[in-house]
Amino acid sequence: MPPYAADSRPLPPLAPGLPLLGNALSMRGDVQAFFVRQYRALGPIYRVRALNQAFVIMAGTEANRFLRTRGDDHFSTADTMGGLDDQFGMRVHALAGRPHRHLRGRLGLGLSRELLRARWDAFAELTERRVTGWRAGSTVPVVDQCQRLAADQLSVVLTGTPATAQFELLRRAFELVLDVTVTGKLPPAALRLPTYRAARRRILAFAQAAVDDRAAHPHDGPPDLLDQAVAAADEHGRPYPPRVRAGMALQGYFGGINTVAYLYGFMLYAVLRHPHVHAEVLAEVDRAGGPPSFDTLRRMPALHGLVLETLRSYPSAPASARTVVRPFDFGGFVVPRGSRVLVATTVPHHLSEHWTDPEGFRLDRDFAGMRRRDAYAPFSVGAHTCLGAGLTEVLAAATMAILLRHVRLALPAPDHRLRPRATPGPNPGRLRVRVLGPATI
Ligand code: HEM
Repeated sequence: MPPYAADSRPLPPLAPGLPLLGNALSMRGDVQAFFVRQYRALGPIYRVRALNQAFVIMAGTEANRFLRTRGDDHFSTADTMGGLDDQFGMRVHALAGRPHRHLRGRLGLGLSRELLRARWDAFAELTERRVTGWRAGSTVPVVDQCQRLAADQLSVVLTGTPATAQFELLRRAFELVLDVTVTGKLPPAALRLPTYRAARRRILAFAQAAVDDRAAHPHDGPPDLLDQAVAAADEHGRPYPPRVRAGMALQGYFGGINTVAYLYGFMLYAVLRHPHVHAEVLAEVDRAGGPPSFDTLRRMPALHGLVLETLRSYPSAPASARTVVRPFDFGGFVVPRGSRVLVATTVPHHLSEHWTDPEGFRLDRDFAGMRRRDAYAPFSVGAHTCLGAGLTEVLAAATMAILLRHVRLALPAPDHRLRPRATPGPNPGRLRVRVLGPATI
């Protein structure tokens, strides 16, 4: 007999899993493939277990539409994302309603893609220096190198200076906090470890010092993330507390070390795994006839397609985590108040009812149209949609253009198969690429 909700209607079907572990192993590996498989087997709503955690998974275009149009009425992010606020003052993720819209507006001003235009030279110099530092004959650990690159790039673009010295500290603490508070893969006790607590204190002090320093030394350039943090006042005109300003300043590192770095890693894999894609993108970069600029990027559809198709094929943030605050019916089942829900927003990316040849890698798809139909959602949908999406898309195209102009890389074998890991978010795992030498374009 199926289990029942409080009002005696059956709960959504449970995904088959191992005793005790439940679906934990699948959710630590290729979690996107797992969500898609279960969607096929069980339908648009099902339950999963991972160790002592239980989640309702909602998936498909109807689930995305629900999150987009009714998410505010039925879901809260206070529990699922509140840890980011508690630990690092990253409050925007956990708020709702007017306070959320207000802080989102302030933060969004500091994450504009125009900042990349303003700091293009520093960004391009940093990226070029990093990738030309990969020595011919060596192998590059993709995730590690992409994390270092993306964290420094975002630091330069959003604050004006790199944060190389803070990298290890930031990476360790952010990975742990995500695994504890958002994905639930580690127990809350991990946040009491003395090494983590010391790291957290140093990170908050670093961010606070950056905000204070900017307040003391205004600059002439366009206002960046630090300027927004200095000036930010809440919806009543009161300055946000120092922790929230520090949290604003940290957003770029958080995105860089996780999702952006994973996107770069997956892009590298995709371009090297698909020779026709490699050739098309290289030809486009070559035709630009010199180092790319912020403006020439706009005229590079293949490069842009590479970014969007990578986000489709290998989404680095495949679900939005929520708690149900008002019960609702979905797909014929009731979802009770208090349920922890993952809206697996990127499941439609791999469904043949929406995409021709979803397992193929093609640059010329109608991404905008599919976004409108809720079938393309690499940055989620609804009130908490990614604030860094626009910046990410240009940053990723620019990074790939610079990389391909300077260095030739290869997979360990031409038919190398990726083994994605989801710790904390889906990433290319232990992938390494071989450095063949300088590029010839
Ligand atoms: C490949 C890159 C990225 C991906 C795939 C991604 C994905 C996402 C997703 C799925 C969400 C929604 C989470 C939810 O529904 O709870 C989100 C939110 C957010 N992202 Fe990103 N992100 C990326 C890069 C960035 C970057 C570079 C930044 C900042 C520099 C950033 C800042 C934010 C912020 C501030 C939010 C919270 C918005 C809110 O709660 O209103 N993201 N991101």
